[in-house]
Amino acid sequence: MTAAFQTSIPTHRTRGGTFPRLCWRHVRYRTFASAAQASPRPPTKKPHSPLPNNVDVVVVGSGMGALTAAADLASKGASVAVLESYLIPGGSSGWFERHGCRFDVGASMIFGFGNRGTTNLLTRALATVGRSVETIPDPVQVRYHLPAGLDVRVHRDYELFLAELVKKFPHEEKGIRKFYGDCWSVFNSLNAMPLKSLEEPNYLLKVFAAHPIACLNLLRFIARNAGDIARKFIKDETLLKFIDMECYSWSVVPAELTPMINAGMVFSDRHYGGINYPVGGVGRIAEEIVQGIEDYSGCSVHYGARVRKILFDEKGTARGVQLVDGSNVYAKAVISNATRWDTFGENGLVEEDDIPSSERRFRERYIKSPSFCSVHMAVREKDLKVGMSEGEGMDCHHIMLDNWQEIETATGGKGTLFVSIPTVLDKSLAPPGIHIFHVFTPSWMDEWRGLSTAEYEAKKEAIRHIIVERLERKLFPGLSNAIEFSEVGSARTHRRFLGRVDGSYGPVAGKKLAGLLSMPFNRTEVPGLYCVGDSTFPGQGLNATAFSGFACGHRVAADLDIIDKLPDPIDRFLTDLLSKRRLQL
Ligand SMILES: NC(=O)c1ccc[n+]([C@@H]2O[C@H](COP(=O)([O-])OP(=O)(O)OC[C@H]3O[C@@H](n4cnc5c(N)ncnc54)[C@H](O)[C@@H]3O)[C@@H](O)[C@H]2O)c1
Ligand SMILES: CC(C)=CCC/C(C)=C/C=C/C(C)=C/C=C/C(C)=C/C=C/C=C(C)/C=C/C=C(C)/C=C/C=C(\C)CCC=C(C)C
Repeated sequence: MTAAFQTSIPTHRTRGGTFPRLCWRHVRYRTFASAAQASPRPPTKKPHSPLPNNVDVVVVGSGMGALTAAADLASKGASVAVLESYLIPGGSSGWFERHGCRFDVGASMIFGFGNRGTTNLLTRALATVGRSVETIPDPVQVRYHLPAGLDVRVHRDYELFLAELVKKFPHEEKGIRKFYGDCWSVFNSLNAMPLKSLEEPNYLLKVFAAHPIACLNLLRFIARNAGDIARKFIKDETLLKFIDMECYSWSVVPAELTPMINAGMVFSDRHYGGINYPVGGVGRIAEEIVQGIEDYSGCSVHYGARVRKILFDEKGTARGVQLVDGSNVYAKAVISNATRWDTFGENGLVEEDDIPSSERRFRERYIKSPSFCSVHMAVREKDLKVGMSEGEGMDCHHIMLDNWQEIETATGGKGTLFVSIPTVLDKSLAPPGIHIFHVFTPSWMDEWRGLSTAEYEAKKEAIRHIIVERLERKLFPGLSNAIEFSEVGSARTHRRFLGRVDGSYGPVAGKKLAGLLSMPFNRTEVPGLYCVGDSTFPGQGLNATAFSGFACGHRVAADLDIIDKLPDPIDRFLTDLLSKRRLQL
């Protein structure tokens, strides 16, 4: 690419596609780096390794759940092929680059990346294949800017956070300490034990024998939701709304629908392992895991490899997959990282007639969460009228809400705004003097259906305008004149580039459920077919999907006799009993 090209008007035909599609009207044409950096490239050492015909395990997709399962199985000696339809790994933890700025596709708030305990599952996923990524500790997980001037920083230091919250609600000090104390109780129990498959009786017996108190404590919380615990200790309605927002900010449902086990993980890990940003961007995690997987012989990761359907043998056992180009990869087990709806359902990987009844039950309980409308911006620091460095009190993550009523219902950029500015921590992501802003707000696919191209672009522009105006008024004076370029992604963008039904962030409880009890594990009712990722226990989040990956790898390895398990009839009897019990719950 020549320098002359860089200064000309870019076209939509960037190499390898774009994520999200540029909203060209907002691009001011100043490029910082070579155009060759502009599109994702497959990062693997073996970009052209041929598609294998036969492996032990084939994995559909390369989100964090899939990569962790593949890494776990590769490290245990299985041959694994990971098939990703996009050009790079990571799914919603992927990245894209524009004019020298490296943007994270999803949020930049990374849990599970500490260096102690057992709950640091991202660190562990990397270590499983002999890899690591340097991280930068974030001193503040998030700063809330809420109605009536409620402004709270969640400091990495737990006591500092409590002090700040208690200062706002002195009459609730006891309740605050009790609620977050119960979260610690969950976390400490999890953090004491190795985290593997809850569908593998041998592991369950061993973990119970080694950690009986911790297991009983987890059983005490596993069927409960955070809202019930909060209401037990706290009466102040504004504080309860704050706790709703604490949950909503990662689970996209209020506290009464948020499983307590997950709340325990999130509200404690942020102070224990802390929130840590990977140097070079969130995409580095997936890139490193891929390199680690490919170091094992017989293991490979393939891009542009979209799976059309799952192949079955005459007994109805999943035995491989067929890609859209008609090629087949046969395997002893198939793992799907596509969402539940994309795995089983209309146009899913399993045909309608083969969908098991448990999947229909799942849909009665869980619904698709909204997607997000995302604005990615490169912002000139010199034109902002606010200090942007950590030393000047700027935080990497902000959540903004103007009116409590708009927590769930608002559309068009008027509801909750999530803001990530990873360059506050890692300046290497952008050219000198430029900050990367990723601002997103919940958005439903229905708002984006049936629009002409002009209407679609106009809607994106209108939302961008509202979002920039809100941010400028409350947090970043000077913002509208400081934007070097910006892009807007909608629910349609998320659907297209992440392959997620309606661009959904994942399944959420459609009604009040008993905590995590009815969330499906990795086995499905289809023999040989497993699911991994945020459609499985314990749900959304990179650390949560890394857990599902380890659990899936463990159960598949037991089924393929790669690791020890109880003798076959006993294992099968206990495993079936466990899943039948849970399905009735
Ligand atoms: N904490 C944070 O800030 C943060 C940041 C990013 C992501 N996240 C969360 O991480 C979680 C990761 O989710 P996940 O593991 O379920 O994966 P995912 O949805 O991120 O990735 C799934 C992958 O599967 C691929 N795929 C889907 N169908 C396919 C097909 N038929 N053939 C080939 N490939 C196919 C997609 O292209 C995608 O790369 C999400 O819950 C997300 O919200 C959190
Ligand atoms: C044996 C017997 C008897 C018993 C048994 C019992 C037991 C053992 C149990 C167990 C259990 C378990 C293991 C569990 C586990 C769990 C887990 C791991 C969980 C996890 C979780 C996590 C999570 C949820 C996370 C999440 C996160 C997220 C989602 C995030 C997100 C973020 C965002 C979105 C951001 C935004 C913001 C801004 C930007 C501002």
